[in-house]
Amino acid sequence: MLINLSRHALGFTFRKELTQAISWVPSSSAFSRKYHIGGRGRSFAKRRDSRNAKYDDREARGRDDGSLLKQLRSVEVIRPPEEDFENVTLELLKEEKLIDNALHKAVSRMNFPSLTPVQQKTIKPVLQSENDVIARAKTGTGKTLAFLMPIIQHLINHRKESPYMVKCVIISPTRDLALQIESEYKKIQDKNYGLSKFKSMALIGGTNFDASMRKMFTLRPNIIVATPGRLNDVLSKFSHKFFRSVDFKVLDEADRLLEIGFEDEVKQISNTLNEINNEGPQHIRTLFFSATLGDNVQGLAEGVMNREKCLFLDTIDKNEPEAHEKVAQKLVICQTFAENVEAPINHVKQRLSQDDNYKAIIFVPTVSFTSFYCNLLKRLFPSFPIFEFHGKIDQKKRTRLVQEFKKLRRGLFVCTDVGARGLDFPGVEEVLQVGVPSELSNYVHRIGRTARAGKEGKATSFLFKEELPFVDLLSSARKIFIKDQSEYIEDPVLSEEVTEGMQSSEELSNSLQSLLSFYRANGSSYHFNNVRIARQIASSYGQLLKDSDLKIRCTEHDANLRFGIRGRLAHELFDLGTRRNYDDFYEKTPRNSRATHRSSRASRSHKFDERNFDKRDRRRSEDFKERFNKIGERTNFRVDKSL
Ligand SMILES: Nc1ncnc2c1ncn2[C@@H]1O[C@H](COP(=O)(O)OP(=O)(O)OP(=O)(O)O)[C@@H](O)[C@H]1O
Repeated sequence: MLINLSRHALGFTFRKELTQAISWVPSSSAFSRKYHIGGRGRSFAKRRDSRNAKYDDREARGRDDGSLLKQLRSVEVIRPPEEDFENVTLELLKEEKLIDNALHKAVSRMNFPSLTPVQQKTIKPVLQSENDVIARAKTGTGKTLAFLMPIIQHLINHRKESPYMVKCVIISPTRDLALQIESEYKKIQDKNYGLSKFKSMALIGGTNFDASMRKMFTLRPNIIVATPGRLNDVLSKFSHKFFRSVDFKVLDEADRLLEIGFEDEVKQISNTLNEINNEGPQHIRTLFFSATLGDNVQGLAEGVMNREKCLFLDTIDKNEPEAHEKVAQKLVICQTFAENVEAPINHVKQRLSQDDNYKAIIFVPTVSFTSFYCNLLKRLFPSFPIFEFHGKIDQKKRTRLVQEFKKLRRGLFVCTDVGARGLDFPGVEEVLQVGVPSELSNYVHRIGRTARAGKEGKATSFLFKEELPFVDLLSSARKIFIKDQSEYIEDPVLSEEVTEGMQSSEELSNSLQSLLSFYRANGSSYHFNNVRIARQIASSYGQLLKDSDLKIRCTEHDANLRFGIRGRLAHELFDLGTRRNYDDFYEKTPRNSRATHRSSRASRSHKFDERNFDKRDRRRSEDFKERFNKIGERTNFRVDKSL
């Protein structure tokens, strides 16, 4: 107490001396609590460590943006030998007093026949050791429960300490997965009233920030499940209010979160949580979970780990592929990209002719292609439930679509790689893939949407011949060998149906242009020949519309910069318009699409936000809106409702 008073009353110099004078104080929290050193359960010695560490951190960042830190802090990764693992059951965990009665009851009521290998391997070490943990297990094997159980037990063990603060942060790469993890937690919580006091909340992009924060203030959750961007936003404003007592952070789909694109945000989250932690900067334990964790994960993870030791708990043998063995994989090779569009439709048609109780997911490369393909499928199979799912759909609708498809027994879910990781749709019989995924590891995650929780499943990939280097890469880099391969035999009747099913050539053209950009960005990582791929996709426009003279219309600028195609080849593949004749170019397009194009241009240029207007301007803005709508009616524009 004396020390505390002195610290507040005296100046910096003395504080420094005081710190040195009591440097012999052991930093164990038991000691600190007994002798009242430090406030709110935080030992003074730890605070000193924290200050020093912060200084080191800032210095290191100033010099080398964190990479020096990486070199200084090397983590020892321990792979416990196989014989160390025993058969772990819920009963055993309870008998050994590792889990509480409340948690035991809740999980038993979920009626799982036993714990899965990843649950058996990870729950005990997370509860018993103080190290960070990296866990690798195949898709659909219950990794979510494997990290939720020890976290819930931790909340039970520490229920009296900071009961209104966040104690665990779970980070997910996609919003839908974050919502699913939170709902998995609630399912466990609902099984036992004793767990209801540990509140949880999802913080994800695409939702109202202020509403989320109001909920945070009333709910005071102990568990946060979040996407990196939104979590950083919340931390930048309210870190001290809620996040000073975090004990655990979990990175689900860790390999994705540590890749370029997320890496910086995750590091920022980690640094902020460390800096403000009541117990010091090294306090937070980190758990990494994924089905695809290469040897490089250790290097990547070091930047966000705090502990010196890390347990690598692996349920996949070193020589075994990461893809789930219960997924029967097939490859259908098409001669052209146009065939590649038709082949999966043929496959669905044949499957539905046997029995229409069919639930499948179709992965496609881009957002625009998802819309095109989904519309085409809807026209060809009008009475079958077909869902379009990608990142450009607003979050409310996305959440509704996921919930609906989870409940359905039959239907097609057409999506981009935003649905590749983590989503758990019960009863998916088959995964179809049109083209390659955005990254190699996503192949494993895509096919992992079937054969979940011990069930069997099928996965069929449809590739055109220029994409075959992808298959070689799968076998050399991931040890995945697709033995069942066949060639697609074109069905002229279906081909006609597909052409008739297309609503507009503009929709097809836009989706093919998005594919040209996609392959340009990703093709080299799969060793594709970009020119051949571009030629295939561009020529599929005429092939699908059954007029080989037709070419995709685009500006020379787009051909050069978006698709990387120049000169003679650009003239050969596209119907080129230059910037100068851009308006003229649009004059040629059909009336409806011209109106849509102009309306979107109009709404972009005239769009204004009412929140920027004060009361005096409001009347003028009302007049403007009225006039604008009148123009819209006259010229058949689609007027933006937000005006
Ligand atoms: N012990 C268990 N026995 C049977 N099923 C289980 C068990 N634990 C979890 N499950 C179920 O298995 C399914 C898949 O679980 P989960 O989504 O956690 O898998 P995952 O390993 O995280 O998959 P992914 O790698 O795709 O993210 C869920 O429906 C879950 O309820």
